Amino acid sequence: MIESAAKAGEIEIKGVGKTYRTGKSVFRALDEIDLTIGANEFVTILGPSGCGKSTLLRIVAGLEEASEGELSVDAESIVGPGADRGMVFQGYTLFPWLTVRQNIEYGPKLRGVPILDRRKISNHYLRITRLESFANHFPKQLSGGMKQRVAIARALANGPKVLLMDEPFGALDAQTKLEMQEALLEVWDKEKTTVLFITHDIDEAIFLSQRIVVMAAGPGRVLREYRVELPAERTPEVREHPDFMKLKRELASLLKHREE
Ligand SMILES: Nc1ncnc2c1ncn2[C@@H]1O[C@H](COP(=O)(O)OP(=O)(O)OP(=O)(O)O)[C@@H](O)[C@H]1O
Repeated sequence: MIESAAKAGEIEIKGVGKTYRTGKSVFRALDEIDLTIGANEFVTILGPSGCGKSTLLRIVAGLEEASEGELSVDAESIVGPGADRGMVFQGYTLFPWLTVRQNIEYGPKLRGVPILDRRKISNHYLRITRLESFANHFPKQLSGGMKQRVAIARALANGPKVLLMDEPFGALDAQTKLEMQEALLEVWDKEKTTVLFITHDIDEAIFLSQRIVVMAAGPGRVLREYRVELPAERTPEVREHPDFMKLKRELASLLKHREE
């Protein structure tokens, strides 16, 4: 892990609401969201399309402002984007004109990190995302899964306390998605960042998380929270575990009833 000494990453969301006003129309996207995500915790927000998952994540990222409420990371108010929070989106957001290594070093370079230290950082993240042999490739030469590995490495290269992930594997085929989920848990285990992950895939939420927050729409709000009581080491067999199946049924039923 790099820059580990300063890491913690507790996110506090208190009474957060969001109202969009366009012309004469007013839309309440989020209402009274209260959530605390512990340092190094892996929390997934699960919910139907339009319940405000992305809006909430963008507010935590500092890319959008809440209409009311308070947000902080380690008791420091969120007032805009910051290096303490790294983001990974569904769409591939790599710079196509830069190599994998240059993409990873981009943030540190902007922050004025000297070349030798930048090299150390990129070597570390190339290694933990298993991309060492692709360091000099350009994004267009990579598969979708590899591009998302680079996106994760690039976000981590800034030493964030918190990783905010908005359906990062949503565009990948089923097999690659499973591989990426395992890869992400491996990285999370090594890096000890807090992860706030968005998905509408129930299996993905259970496999990855320690806690699942289910949101409902109209207006977007927290419906229920579940602690995932599965072995800490999430091998593929975990998907066959009776507790996995039980939670999957419960979540499917909750989400289905909300849609009826
Ligand atoms: N800039 C905006 N102006 C007006 N309404 C918006 C804006 N951004 C989002 N919304 C509305 O807020 C609601 C929540 O959107 P959001 O993208 O957060 O949902 P989501 O749960 O992430 O959905 P999905 O799973 O489909 O990505 C939606 O009804 C959306 O139309």
